[in-house]
Amino acid sequence: MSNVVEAIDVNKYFREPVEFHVLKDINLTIESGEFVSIIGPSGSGKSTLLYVLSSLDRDYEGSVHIDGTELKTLTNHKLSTLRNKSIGFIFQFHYLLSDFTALDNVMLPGLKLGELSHEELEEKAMEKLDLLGIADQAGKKINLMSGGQQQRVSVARALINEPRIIFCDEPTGNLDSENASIVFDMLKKLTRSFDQTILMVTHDDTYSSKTDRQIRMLDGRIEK
Ligand SMILES: Nc1ncnc2c1ncn2[C@@H]1O[C@H](COP(=O)(O)OP(=O)(O)OP(=O)(O)O)[C@@H](O)[C@H]1O
Repeated sequence: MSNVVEAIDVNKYFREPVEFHVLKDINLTIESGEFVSIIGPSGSGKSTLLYVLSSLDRDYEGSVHIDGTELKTLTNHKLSTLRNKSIGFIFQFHYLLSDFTALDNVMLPGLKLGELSHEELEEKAMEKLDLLGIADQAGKKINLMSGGQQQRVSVARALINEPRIIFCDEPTGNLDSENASIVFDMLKKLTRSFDQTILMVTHDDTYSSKTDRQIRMLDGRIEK
């Protein structure tokens, strides 16, 4: 197995309103194909850690590598290529374009990467929607879909460029229990059947206990 993510001696401070040491001496590695959850009390630094590990926040001390590349060494252009190519994101509030169809939303990160023709991309997007069990909804606008369907579209969107890793912040947080378990089971299936690497912040023990490994945060540190 190879490391997909590695953090070495990461510390982070918020300067406003008063200086606050939010991440303390973080060292971790995530290996290929692992499904890892980040858990811990509210305010312990889970989302901040996810943002740092996923390249969305590069204001930290120490180093973070994705697939062997140190994030702080990248120009903004190279960083955005790395994000489009190697990283998928799934958030509690999905940030889909509500006036566009499911298919358009799934294709969008592929269009940004620009490696495939429109037809190839459409075929691939249909494949991902099919994998998520919503191929029959491809032509429907997001604002006409249920919350569970919308979150499945956002999983398909995260998969379109076949990223090395998917970062999820409370992916089931906004769903009723039935849809939450459908979305979670799909994430798990991705790691099992397709060797997808996933790092997920969650409040919910029902789900964190079913991941391969739990990283427990307490007061900005990883609990040993
Ligand atoms: N932009 C910011 N500026 C200052 N402090 C912040 C900022 N963002 C977060 N914090 C503080 O940093 C700490 C960690 O926040 P973070 O959102 O990472 O916690 P969390 O464990 O994800 O919490 P929750 O489970 O409630 O989402 C909290 O005390 C929060 O108030």
